[in-house]
Amino acid sequence: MNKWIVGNWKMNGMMSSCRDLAAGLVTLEQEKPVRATVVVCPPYPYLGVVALRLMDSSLHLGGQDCSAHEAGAFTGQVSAKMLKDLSCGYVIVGHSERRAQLNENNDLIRQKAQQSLAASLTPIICVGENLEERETGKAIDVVLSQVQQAVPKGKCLIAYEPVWAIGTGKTPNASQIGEIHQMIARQNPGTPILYGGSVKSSNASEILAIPHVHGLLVGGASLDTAEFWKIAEAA
Ligand SMILES: O=C(CO)COP(=O)(O)O
Repeated sequence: MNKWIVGNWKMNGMMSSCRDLAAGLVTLEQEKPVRATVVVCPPYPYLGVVALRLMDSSLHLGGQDCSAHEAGAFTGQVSAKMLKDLSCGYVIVGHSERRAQLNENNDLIRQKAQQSLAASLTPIICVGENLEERETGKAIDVVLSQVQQAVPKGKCLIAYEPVWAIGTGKTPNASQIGEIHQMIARQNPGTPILYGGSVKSSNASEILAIPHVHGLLVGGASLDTAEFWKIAEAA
């Protein structure tokens, strides 16, 4: 199966640094082409400027979130159709930061994923247990119920991101990642499953070699052009 390498820039950078990051990736892509599908997800205000840089490349653009509604009186929200209009092909939904900070639940996340599919975007639906759930042996059950409730029918990507591995430098071991990915693969046959949480160029190959890992969702390391490209080369 093709591999996906997705960079989630989160709320980082300003217009000039986002433009430079995108331009740097386009240069690297020309110098060192990769087999993987590479997607970058900049902050909303910089989607346009990044889209312009990516125009003549094979790099893809994604949003970091979208509204659960199609259009209307939803001040501050951005619709999946708008993202498509800005040339996005992908959108992250249900990131654990939004689940925790904004109380997003599986129903809302499924609605966002459905809006994305209706707008011809591929949703990247995030799931993952927190530290307490991992330590009390509930990881499998928590992730299973997130997948059952948040993933609609249709062409989606699922990203397994254990909350305790995000931005911490800690990663689960290969058997912990493999166990969760295998369970998701059984539940959603044919759906590509990405891993996210403290991915760097030094651990990318090892994680990509785990069965049922079809790509990586990268946070911090995606803000460094050379480092992110090394991760793409590992796929
Ligand atoms: O949240 C993440 C990607 O969505 C992972 O972030 P880090 O790679 O910084 O741990």
